[in-house]
Amino acid sequence: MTETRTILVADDDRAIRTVLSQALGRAGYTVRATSSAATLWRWVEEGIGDLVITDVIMPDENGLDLVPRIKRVRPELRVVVMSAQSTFMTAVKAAQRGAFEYMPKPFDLKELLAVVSRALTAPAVAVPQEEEAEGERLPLIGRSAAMQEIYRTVARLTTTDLTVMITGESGTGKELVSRALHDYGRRRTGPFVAINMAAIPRELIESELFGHERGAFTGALSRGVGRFEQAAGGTLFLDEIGDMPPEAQTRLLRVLQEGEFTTVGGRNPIKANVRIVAATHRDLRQAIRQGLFREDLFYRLNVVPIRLPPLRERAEDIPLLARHFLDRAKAAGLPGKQLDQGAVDRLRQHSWPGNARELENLMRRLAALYPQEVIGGDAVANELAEAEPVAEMEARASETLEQAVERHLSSFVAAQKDGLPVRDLYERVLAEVERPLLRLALAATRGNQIKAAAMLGLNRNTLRKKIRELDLPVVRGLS
Ligand SMILES: Nc1ncnc2c1ncn2[C@@H]1O[C@H](COP(=O)(O)OP(=O)(O)OP(=O)(O)O)[C@@H](O)[C@H]1O
Repeated sequence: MTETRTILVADDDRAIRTVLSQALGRAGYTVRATSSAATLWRWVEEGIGDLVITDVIMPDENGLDLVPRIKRVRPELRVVVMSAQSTFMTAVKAAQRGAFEYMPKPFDLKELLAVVSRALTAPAVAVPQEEEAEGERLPLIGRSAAMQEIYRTVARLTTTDLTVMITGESGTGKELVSRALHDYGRRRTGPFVAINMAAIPRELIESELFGHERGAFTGALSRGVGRFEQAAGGTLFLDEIGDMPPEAQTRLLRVLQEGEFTTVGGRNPIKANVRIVAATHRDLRQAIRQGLFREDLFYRLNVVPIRLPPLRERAEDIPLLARHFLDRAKAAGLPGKQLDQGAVDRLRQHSWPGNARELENLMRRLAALYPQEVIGGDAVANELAEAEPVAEMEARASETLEQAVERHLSSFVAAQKDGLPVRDLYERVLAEVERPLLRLALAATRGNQIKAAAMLGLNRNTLRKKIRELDLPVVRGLS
């Protein structure tokens, strides 16, 4: 007969102690339950128990403070932390102090039993005590079950260097989560470097990522340091990875396989020392099927996937987020505002195609434009109607080419995460214009390169060369 395992439960809520004792007892465990941290600590010191389940807020001590102490005296004793606070920081602290698992309340008893069984059987691994990240610099807001799950995953990932792939619609917080992984992770004293594949002309991506030697290509007047080198010791955030051109994908795959890279035009391998976090709003599996994304690269990057839910899937977070964004607007110098119930209800009904970013922009507009201190449902409805995509599309239809280019350029510049100055702006912008222009001319002439060249006022050979350089599809048989 196997010996029954003893589980120590600490929670000042009697109802929780009862429920846990019953469920664990039924599952065949011996349970000792207490309402105080002091009693739990005494049991631990006396060598009692095979597993601890503790609440955070208890009258005499914070359960989270107990975790490192328990780990010091009995490193093999696993601790499961449960909390009704359910904030991102609770999850991060639990992970960094060495808790085996963190359970936001309320939780499913079945899930708890699964965690208990895992905690009692999982092979022992030395969990290094993490130096704790201080402060609440970067709040991730939301108490929905979906966000809780994300906090748990992100918290666990702060104690590792694993590659992470974040997916989610535009504005769901992909960049914010990548920053959280860095700011609370092991590499937080190193740099956080972001590069957006969609904002850089395709032909420059490799040199942006890996750097280039002097003379590696026309215009490379001096050696350029790439983002891999800039991010050494820190985190490299590859935003919009789904937009990476094929040659750069191949090169990145090689770097991930070999752990080193060479600059464009260079020969000496340089050790890659970055944690990679990639993000995309695209469906990469579909891109793989369409032959646009390398499957082997996908598996290298998709080590730990995190899917950020759209706002409409977690409507219960909207009031909290809205208040957070109003506070942020106030901190940025806009007037402070409150939302009445009607406003909150109206916000919850909206479908939020632009997700948290759309909500943030709306809160800023309300703070800036409405004189009253308490915002009502009508004001919200008005502003939402104003921002209707239809209205936006109409505005765009009457836009002049110059206005459209200006709009595009400002978002291009805004997308440069490190801010200006960007290098080679003139060339980059022209390259951005060249591709659609040539595509348009080729489409209009149904692929006839002679006609397209005439239309563009370009020499035929120049057009051919550009088509090759820009990797534009050639429709054969029509030219
Ligand atoms: N859970 C959250 N809590 C607080 N702020 C959030 C949250 N999610 C998103 N935000 C805020 O919403 C805005 C958009 O987030 P972010 O830029 O991270 O989205 P994204 O998914 O990277 O968007 P895109 O794909 O368009 O680049 C940011 O200002 C961010 O701080």
